[in-house]
Amino acid sequence: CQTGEVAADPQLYDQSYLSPVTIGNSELMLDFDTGSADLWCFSTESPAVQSAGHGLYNPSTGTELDGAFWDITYGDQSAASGNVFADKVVVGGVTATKQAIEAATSVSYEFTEDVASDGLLGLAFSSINTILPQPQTTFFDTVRNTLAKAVFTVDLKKGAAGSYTFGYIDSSKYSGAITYVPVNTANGFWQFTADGYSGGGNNASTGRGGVAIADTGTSLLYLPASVAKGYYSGVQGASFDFRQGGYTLPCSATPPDFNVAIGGKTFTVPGSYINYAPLRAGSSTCFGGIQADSGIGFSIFGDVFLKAVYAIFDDSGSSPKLGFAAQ
Ligand SMILES: CCNC(=O)c1c(-c2ccccc2)csc1NC(=O)CNCCc1c[nH]c2ccccc12
Repeated sequence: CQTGEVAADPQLYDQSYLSPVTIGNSELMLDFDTGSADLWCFSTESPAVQSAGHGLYNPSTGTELDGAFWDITYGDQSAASGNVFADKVVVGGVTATKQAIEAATSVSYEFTEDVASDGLLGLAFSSINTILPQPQTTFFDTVRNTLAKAVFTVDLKKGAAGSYTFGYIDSSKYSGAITYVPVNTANGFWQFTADGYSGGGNNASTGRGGVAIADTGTSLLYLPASVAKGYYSGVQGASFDFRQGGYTLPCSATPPDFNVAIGGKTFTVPGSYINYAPLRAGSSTCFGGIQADSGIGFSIFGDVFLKAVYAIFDDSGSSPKLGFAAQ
């Protein structure tokens, strides 16, 4: 019965969080991503111009999955593709003896320029793994039956190291009760329904909830356009900036707290989390941590929300469920 814990180290402005993973005989820093289901990394097969500065997986320790290839494009149009090997993966002491490793032979510039990250470790459902002709399992699915309990937990923090645990819930990481909600796996995400929102100007149109996913791989909190608009209507100097493609606000502003009702419980995102980051180094205008989910089709509870709670991704019962608790 395996259990394990691994640190989640924040990158600049908490844009992403990286965790150490041993693959074959290399240790790489991967971005654990509950919004996708591919474990991919830069490799000795990646073009040097794309992989400069990154840790590389050397497939010589693995076994090639003949004829298997992968190709992923994320909603922000970043992308990566390559071939597949089976190798040993260890995360915080939890070992998968034969895990599908997606070695990159091509990556887009977003990943090339993010030199701290050596790849992603997907924790969404294996149904959206992109390997063809036969999709493979995520790390969590591969080790699930060997875990003390088929769960993993997410404890991200603002500007500080958090952690992921596998196989157990750490009662020292939260206060009060855990509120569980059912998960709809139809789209391969940890998808749930939020009851409603409040906080900010005109109280962010409370009442109207909606479909949302819990996504550690997305930095911000994407909400229905009416909720985002309502929230910023109460923030002096905030506006929707078409050129930036989102809401901006003065970096000097302290925006109001934002409340989310889930499973009948209210969780609060401190206003300081919503003054996200300067548009560019030295700018006095900041990008908002809440943005509109227009065109996405559902809301995304990314890191801006997840670092305000302790989140339990539970696949131990007859159907998956999500738990949230105050930190
Ligand atoms: C902004 C990243 N998020 C998305 O594109 C996304 C969308 C999505 C769909 C349409 C438009 C905008 C977003 C739906 S679920 C979802 N979530 C994911 O795709 C989770 N994986 C993100 C991995 C990822 C994409 N670009 C990066 C840059 C740095 C580190 C990680 C990443």
